Amino acid sequence: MAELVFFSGTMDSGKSTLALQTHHNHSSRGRHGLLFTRNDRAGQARLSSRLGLEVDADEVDDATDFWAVVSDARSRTGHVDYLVCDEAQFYAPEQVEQLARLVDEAGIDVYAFGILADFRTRLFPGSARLVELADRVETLQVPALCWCGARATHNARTVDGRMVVEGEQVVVGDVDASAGTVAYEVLCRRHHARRMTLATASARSGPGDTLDLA
Ligand SMILES: Nc1ncnc2c1ncn2[C@@H]1O[C@H](COP(=O)(O)OP(=O)(O)O)[C@@H](O)[C@H]1O
Ligand SMILES: Cc1cn([C@H]2C[C@H](O)[C@@H](COP(=O)(O)O)O2)c(=O)[nH]c1=O
Repeated sequence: MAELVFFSGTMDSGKSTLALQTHHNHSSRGRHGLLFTRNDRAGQARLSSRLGLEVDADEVDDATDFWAVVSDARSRTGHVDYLVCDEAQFYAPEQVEQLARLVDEAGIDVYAFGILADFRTRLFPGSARLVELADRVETLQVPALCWCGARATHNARTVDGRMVVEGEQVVVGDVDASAGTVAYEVLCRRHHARRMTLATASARSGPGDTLDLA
């Protein structure tokens, strides 16, 4: 039976790599799939992994209707067996509902990949709908790590290495910080709550890991 699976993890936990591997494994066995992404760092209509692999993909935008896109693809190619949907946190809840309908009414497997929560620990609307509707939610198996060595569970947004807690929910960026730009850093919950990034922890003298209530 077809299923909707949501593969979730922090930034830099291997989601796009797994998306590309999933596509490779299915297509190399003769299954026909479509690749989607939204706001990939590599640019429009690209699906990229930090391991260096990058391929073309259909860019999702506010107007994308998955049912229509798949119907069109079916009329051109005959059949569609599965969809790989990267950066799914950026999809609208209604688009996630279209994906669930494709699973249930068209028998198409949907493999969605994305982060759960934003830099303020709030669920992205698309991810929330995926958690609500998915047959399975899978956590990435190779954990990204906080600077302290603990499993990273949260995504921090940084400017010059300092964590910020104000701003738009969507700002495309990477985990490699460069001066003056918005970047991201994955942290354990403890250090996310204390707003303690690698840069701010390194700047502290002594043990440097006490709760700063100021
Ligand atoms: N030079 C490298 N050598 C080995 N693994 C790497 C290297 N660079 C990145 N990675 C792996 O790639 C992962 C990030 O993969 P990616 O698919 O881009 O993540 P995500 O889509 O979750 O942000 C890292 O967690 C790490 O395991
Ligand atoms: C936490 C957070 C992230 N983003 C953006 C930053 C990246 O462009 C993507 C995540 O990509 P990855 O493949 O998982 O590394 O999401 C954002 O817009 N807002 C946030 O709060």
